[in-house]
This record gives sequence, structure tokens and C-alpha cells, in this order.
Amino acid sequence: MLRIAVPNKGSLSAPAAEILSEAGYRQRRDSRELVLADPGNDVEFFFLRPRDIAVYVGSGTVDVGITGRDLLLDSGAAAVEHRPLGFARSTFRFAAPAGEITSLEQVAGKRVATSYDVLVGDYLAAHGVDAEVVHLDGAVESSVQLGIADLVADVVETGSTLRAAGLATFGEPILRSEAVLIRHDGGAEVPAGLSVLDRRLQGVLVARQYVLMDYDVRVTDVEAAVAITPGLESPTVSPLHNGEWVAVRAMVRREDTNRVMDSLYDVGARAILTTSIHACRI
Ligand SMILES: Nc1ncnc2c1ncn2[C@@H]1O[C@H](COP(=O)(O)OP(=O)(O)OP(=O)(O)O)[C@@H](O)[C@H]1O
Ligand SMILES: O=P(O)(O)OC[C@H]1O[C@H](OP(=O)(O)OP(=O)(O)O)[C@H](O)[C@@H]1O
Ligand SMILES: [Mg+2]
Repeated sequence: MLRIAVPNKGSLSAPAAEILSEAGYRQRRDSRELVLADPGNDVEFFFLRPRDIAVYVGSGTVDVGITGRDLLLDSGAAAVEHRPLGFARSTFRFAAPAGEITSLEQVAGKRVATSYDVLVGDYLAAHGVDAEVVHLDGAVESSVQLGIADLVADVVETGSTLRAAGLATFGEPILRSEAVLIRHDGGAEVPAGLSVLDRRLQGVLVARQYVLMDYDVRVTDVEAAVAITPGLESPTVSPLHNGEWVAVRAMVRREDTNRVMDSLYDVGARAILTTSIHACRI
């Protein structure tokens, strides 16, 4: 039975439950449940603090987990990223009172407040900057106003928390993070059952990223049309009762939907229909 660690709280928790549910797994009804067996799918879920998940996976007590890339790197655990999951996207950045610190070199000798000591310490060391790291559990943005730090290094999504605290980002992002599926860093050894979980999650991600497009086109225009919708392998072309026309079906990236429909119309395609994909295996 594959043991899967899932975030029990915070930004990762709801979207992690959603992707697992879309992938056909049971999910807990009560947020106080700590363990949930799903014998039908031969897996068991452990609901843990997001920051602890890499530690459990690294120790081998659970096989795989869902956490943030930033939390994985900060943990220093013997766990590796297996697949990015496309949600809880954020950047991890330095910020200081607007105009006061504007480059990484100016961080030398300053106090940096963060909840991600290892990530920040490693980054400063890699860039040869000697600064003091002040550990805080959260609400890091308040530390400068309260006088215990000169700048912060924290998760930024919209930037509104920073702005509200009168802070502005500077320098390159330290990291671009998102939720990731992680596994133990056991070299070539991959936990039994991971490939099924992985394929299912990939199926959900593809179903979210793509739509199915159907259209009719004259045989004379089919090459121009399929060049616009090459699909994953190759589009399906089916005969129509009117032999001068064919029906074409192909997967298209969701974000390209309207642009592709316009281009198809321009080369003579008609009855262009787009439908969502519920689930898939690529
Ligand atoms: N506003 C946000 N947008 C996107 N991702 C976020 C945001 N805040 C935190 N994250 C991501 O969530 C993970 C942090 O987990 P954490 O447990 O700290 O969640 P949280 O949302 O900060 O909850 P809490 O602070 O209430 O425990 C990290 O991977 C981080 O990048
Ligand atoms: O750029 P934004 O869209 O404003 O989002 C970023 C904020 O969201 C998270 O805070 P959270 O609410 O989890 O509080 P915390 O600092 O206590 O973790 C994160 O730590 C930032 O503070
Ligand atoms: Mg937080």
C-alpha cells in the first residue's frame, strides 16, 4: 500500500485534496482526520503539516508526499521532486522598505527575517553575501516595522501583503515555487505504486491543460487545418456522409482555444466545437 503525505492546512491543503479527488482517490470529510485508508486504490493518506512532509518522505516513513518546492528545499530532507503539480504557484523574494535596499550586495551586514532559514542561508552563501538570518514562524512582513529585521525573504504571490507592509521586492527571485509531488531520494529505487499515482495526477493535469476540439473541414483544406491542430500524437480524421468533408478531432491547449478556433475558421473549418476533458491517460 502506497503511503501518501498530504498537507493538512494552509494554501496547499484544498488544491491538493482537489487534485487527488479528481484523480479518483478518497478524501477525508472531516479536517481533523489524520489518517485515511483508501484500500480500493491501494493507498493510505497521512495528513501532515506542509513543512513536515519532506521530513517524513526523506526519512522513508511515508513513500511520497505533496508539498511546496520552497518547503522541500528548505527542509534539507533526503527527498526529491518527482513531478510539479501546477498549483500554489509563488515566488520567493527579498523585500525591504521601498528604496532602502535595492540590490543583493546591499544585504551584506543586514538582518533578514524569514521562515525559510535554510533556503535563504544557502542563497546568501551561494552569492557570497554575509548577513544575519532571523527566524520567524510567519507574518514575516511585520518584522521590519517592528524593528527586528532590516529586510525580509518571503513567499510572494500577488504582492499585496508586502505592499500593505510598505515593502518592495528587489533583486532576482530566489526561487519560483509551486506544489510538487515528492519521493524519497533513493536513487533508481522508486516506491511500488508510485507510477499509478503519478499517471493519474498527470492525467488530471493534462485534462486541466487541454480541451478536445472537433470540427468539419473540406478534404481539400484538411492539411491546412491539421497543421493548426496537430494534437498530441496526430489528430483523428473521420469520413463524413458528404464525401467532400471530413470530421477532425484533436487535443488543443486550453489557453489557445479561441486563437485556434479563429485560425481554423479562417482556413475553412466549420462546426468547430470545444469540450472539456474529464480525465485522461497520456
Ligand atoms: N499566497 C500564497 N500563494 C501561493 N502559494 C502560497 C501562498 N502562501 C503560501 N504558499 C505556498 O504554500 C506553502 C506554504 O505552506 P504553509 O503551511 O506555510 O501555508 P500557508 O498558506 O502559508 O498557511 P499557514 O501560514 O496558515 O500555515 C509554500 O509552498 C508556499 O509557497
Ligand atoms: O503576495 P500575496 O498574495 O500577498 O501572498 C503572500 C503571502 O501569503 C502567505 O502568507 P500567509 O497568509 O500564509 O501568512 P503567514 O506569513 O503567516 O504564513 C505568504 O507567507 C505571504 O505572506
Ligand atoms: Mg503561511
